[in-house]
Amino acid sequence: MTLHMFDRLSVADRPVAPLRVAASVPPLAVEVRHLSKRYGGGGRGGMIYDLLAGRRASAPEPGGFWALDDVSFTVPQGGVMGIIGRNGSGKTTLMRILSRITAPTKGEARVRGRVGALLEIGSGFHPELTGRENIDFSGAILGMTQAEAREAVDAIIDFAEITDFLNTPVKHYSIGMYMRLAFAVSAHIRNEVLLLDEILAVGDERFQDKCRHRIKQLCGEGRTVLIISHTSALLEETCDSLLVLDKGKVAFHGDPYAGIDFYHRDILRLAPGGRLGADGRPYRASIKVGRVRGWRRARQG
Ligand SMILES: Nc1ncnc2c1ncn2[C@@H]1O[C@H](COP(=O)(O)OP(=O)(O)OP(=O)(O)O)[C@@H](O)[C@H]1O
Repeated sequence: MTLHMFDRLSVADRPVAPLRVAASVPPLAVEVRHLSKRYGGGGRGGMIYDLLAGRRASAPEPGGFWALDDVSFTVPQGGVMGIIGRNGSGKTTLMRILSRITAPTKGEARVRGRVGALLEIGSGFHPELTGRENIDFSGAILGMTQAEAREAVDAIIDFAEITDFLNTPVKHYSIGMYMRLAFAVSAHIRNEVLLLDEILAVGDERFQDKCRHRIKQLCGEGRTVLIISHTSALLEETCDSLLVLDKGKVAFHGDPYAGIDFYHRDILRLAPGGRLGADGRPYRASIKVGRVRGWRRARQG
């Protein structure tokens, strides 16, 4: 009887298929698919109107204006995504849709969990109420238990560093003080997703550092943060992905350092190091003008 090679191997010796360990992929906290937003166009618009009219997002009716045009991206739970783009590129419109203030014209935006949005200075707080009363009010609106609220209030007061003004109505706060309190409230009550629009720009550098640190803590706790900012360094240091919007479209989505580089070079057309060209014009434009002048000289000579 011939003994087959395989029979002689003990179970322990038998070749085994490599063990496949499923990499744990965090679930998506934000999912945006083919999102478009049109303003104007005689008040008409929306998916049904466009379907009936046989129109596409890139062909708005006269007078209509696409603030967002076919935007798609995802953010995993616990991720920090920065959003940058020139003025009017659609950043705030995107945040307003994610926070359900504005409805999209087309596409969909899904956010999983409770959303905290800090989008406009002046929104959220009641101007006549004191800082302390506004903190209590925000906790009550979000349905926190008394114990949760007590713990959050102490952390908020400690973080905002406005103890001397806690009993002053917030309408008398400076913009910086207001935003300190607003950020502190948003960052200490139980939101799963936090949307921040340019708010870190108003704080002093020490407070900005504190905010950055807090954002990292939030992500460590599995909370997701989306930040609009024009400050490249803040986005590079704080975010793990970056979305560059240009004229309502996604121009880049990926690594923050590569994204900032792309934004400076291809959108703002700045020289390396983020400066304008020697003649004060954007980098590429100055190269182009120089080339045209050289070409003219060559033709004349
Ligand atoms: N309610 C509105 N009605 C009509 N147009 C609007 C409305 N809101 C925004 N827009 C227009 O949509 C475009 C995008 O605006 P949005 O505020 O989203 O830009 P942004 O990227 O946040 O700009 P910024 O950096 O200046 O804050 C702009 O041209 C703006 O004028």
